[in-house]
Order: sequence, then C-alpha cells, then structure tokens
Amino acid sequence: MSQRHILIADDDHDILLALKFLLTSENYRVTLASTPLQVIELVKQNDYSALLLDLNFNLDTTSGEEGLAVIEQITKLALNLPIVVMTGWATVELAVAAMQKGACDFVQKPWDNERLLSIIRNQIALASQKQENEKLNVENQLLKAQSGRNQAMIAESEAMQQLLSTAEQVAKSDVNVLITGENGTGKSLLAEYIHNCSNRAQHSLIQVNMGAIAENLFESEMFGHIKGAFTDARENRIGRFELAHHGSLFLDEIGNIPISQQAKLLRVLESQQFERVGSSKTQQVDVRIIAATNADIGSLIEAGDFRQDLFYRLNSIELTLPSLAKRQADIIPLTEHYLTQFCQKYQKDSFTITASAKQALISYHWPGNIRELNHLIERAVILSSTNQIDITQLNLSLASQEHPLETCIVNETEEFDQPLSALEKAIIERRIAHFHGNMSQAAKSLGLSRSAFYRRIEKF
Ligand SMILES: Nc1ncnc2c1ncn2[C@@H]1O[C@H](COP(=O)(O)OP(=O)(O)OP(=O)(O)O)[C@@H](O)[C@H]1O
Repeated sequence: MSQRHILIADDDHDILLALKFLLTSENYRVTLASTPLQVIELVKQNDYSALLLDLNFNLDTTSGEEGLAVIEQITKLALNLPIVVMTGWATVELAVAAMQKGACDFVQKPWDNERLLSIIRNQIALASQKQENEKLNVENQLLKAQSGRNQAMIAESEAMQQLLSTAEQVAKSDVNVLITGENGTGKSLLAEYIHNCSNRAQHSLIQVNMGAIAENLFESEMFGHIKGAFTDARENRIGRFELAHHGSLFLDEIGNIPISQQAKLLRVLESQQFERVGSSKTQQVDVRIIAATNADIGSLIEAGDFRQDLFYRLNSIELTLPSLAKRQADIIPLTEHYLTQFCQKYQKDSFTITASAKQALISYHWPGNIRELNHLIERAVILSSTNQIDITQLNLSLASQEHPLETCIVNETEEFDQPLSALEKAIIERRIAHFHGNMSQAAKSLGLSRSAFYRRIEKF
C-alpha cells in the first residue's frame, strides 16, 4: 500500500513539529501548513489521506470561525478527504459546528497520542471504504445496463481475421482507437475485445452511449458532480472518466456528442484532467479512449457539427468493421452460435438448418448486420414447432423488402403470443432497419426524442 499522506494545519510552529514527529514515526508522510490559504492551495494541488486541522488561526483565537470556513471550502474541493479538527478551546458547540460543516472527528489539545493515531487510522480506513462504495455503486448500475456482454466473438472470415490481428496489435499500444462500421456490425464487441487484449484488461471498461445522455447532464455524467452542485445533485457522484481510471472508456455513437460539450471532452483527452461539476479541484486520470460511430464524421465536420481537433484526438487509429454481407464466411458459424445460444435460453433441443436455408442466409444482404441475424434466429427458434429451420421459418423474403414501415408490426398470430416489450423491441428494430441505422430519423418516426429512443434501445 502506498504511504499515507497527512496534511497538518496549525498556526503554532511547535505543535506542527510535535505532530510531524508523531506521525512520521508511524510511517505517515506529512506536509505542514500554517495559514488557511496554504491549506486550501495544498488541497487543490495534492491528494491527501487525511487533514488534521486546527480550528483557530491567528485572527481570532477562540471562535473557530476561520477553521469552520476552511472546512466548508475543503469539503467542496476534496470530496472524500477526512478532516479531523483540533482546538485548545474545545466546546461541544464548536465540535458540533465542525461536524456539521463536514469534519469527521474532533480532538482536544493537548491531545492523547494513542487516541489521535487511532482516530486518524480509522478515518482513513472509513474514507477509502466510502470511496470504494461510491465507485462500486455506479459500477454496478453500469454493469447491470451492460449485462449480457462478454460474448464470444465469431470471426472466421478472412476480413475479420485480419481485423482482429490488427486490433490485437493496436490494443497493446495505448493509442486511442476509433471503430467505424454500420449498425449491428459488432463495434461494441470489438471495443471489448481491444480492452481485453490491452494492458488495461485488469481494470474496467466503462461504456457511455453519447446519444443517450441528455445535453444538460453531459458534464455530470462524464466528470461527476459534488453534492449541491445543482438542484438534483443530492449526493456526490463519480463520473465515467473517474470510473475508467487505469482502464478504458468506450464512447459509443460519438457522432451524437453535442457540439456545446465537445470542447470539454477535448480538454480531458488532451490533458487527462477534469473537474467534477461544482468542484474547483482538478483531477488527473489515466484513461484509454475507444470510440465508435456509424455516422459520417467527415460530413459532420463539414457541417460544423463536429470539431476536427476532437476527431483527430479520437481517431489515432481507425478500425472499420465490414458489413455482414461482406463476410459471408461468418454467416453460418454465427447462425450456429445463435442457435445453440437460443436453444439453451428457451430450453429447446438442438436445431438443424436445411441446406436451402443456409444458402438463403448466405445470399441475403443483411442491412441490420449481425444484430438482424441474431434476432432472426431468436425468432425462428421461438416460433418453430419442429427442430429444423427451413427457408420458410426465416422469413427472409419479408426482411428483404427493405423493411417497409407498414410491416412494422409482427403478424397478428404472432402478435398475440408476444408480450408488449417484445412488440416494442420488434418495432424499434424495424424502424432502425427501415432508416438504415439513422437513429435520429428512426426516433422521429416514432415521435420520440433521440435520447428517449436510445433509452429504449438500452432497455432491450
Ligand atoms: N463477431 C461477432 N460474433 C458474435 N456476435 C456478434 C459479433 N459481432 C456482433 N455480435 C452481436 O451482434 C449484436 C450487435 O453487436 P454490437 O452491439 O457490438 O454492434 P454495434 O456495431 O456496436 O451496433 P450499433 O452501431 O447499433 O451500436 C450484439 O448482440 C453482439 O453480441
């Protein structure tokens, strides 16, 4: 464990020296400050494990006002820094006031060495536990949203073999990667693959869908906020950059980053520094960015909707996933993979596919790529009354009609077998396929805002 660093603040030189002696002999690293201003500056620039703070500096020696003002500022700067206050004029009222401002314990001068050391030890342990919990809470929420990931990647075609071998090489370097490709070609899966092959694999891969974040919450989601920073900020909240520290951050659908927020993102990518909303303390992170898009970023740049400098930061290396129609050698292995998966899920015996069905799958143009194949096989497994998939069960003729909107609803007999959520999912898929992956148009056609549309997609 790295050496714990304690900041001690008092205007009495002898007290500073005595405490320094005590704490260094216990193997703490110690920094001393003798004015409130110094304390604030030091906390802004460094990370400490605890602050031992005298409540009375020169101006006024008994009220504790100066110390209380320092506590108020420090709690906004260093969210999880435990503050232990000391004073020679301890009163219950002052102790209570200090705790209300955010101090976590109180010591009266002259102090008892053992008690002081035990308080510091306990408060440091509590603070790191609290920080860990805060991180775990948000991570759990994200993991729930991402559950079902960590899937096998089927890549038998020449094109995919080459792509994966380049991805492995790129993964070992720490450069930012941009993954491009049509909807449903496996961009998220490739991002996971790159993270898992990288030296950061032991740390988290944090995913953010840029289209799903409301513009006014962008900063808070990405950089976190402190309690009270805005009306709904009832608790401190860790942002995605902080969560991805030492790991990778996957920015999906980067074409949807609002132009008003792009400069803020660029700054973090350039300096790896940011501030939580409401805090003036700058934090340093070590994060590798993997971004993905199916949009034509070149046109967005021309239209003034995407910053060129941000694009250059994101696409140090660009990897393009071929559409499924361009990797026919993957179609049957993927089909078999999904058959096994859905037979298990729906507790059915294994399925076989007829030669004509295989041929139809290979010849089909797959506008929705692997996602479309996945859903088609799921549907076939659910609806089939035998354990064989023939061309008739595939319904490819319907699919190949370029997904007209009129066929958005599954046919009536099927409709009565399906829960509302399945129908909603089917409609959303159809709209996406109909508009060739243009999410804004698909959302608009359903009378939804883009972020409401993305929230539904994430739900499924
Ligand atoms: N090579 C593959 N092997 C197995 N399954 C795959 C493969 N590629 C993609 N999939 C599956 O296809 C579906 C779509 O993949 P994914 O979400 O990664 O695509 P995407 O390109 O990120 O889509 P979008 O652009 O819509 O966000 C997922 O269920 C994923 O598990």
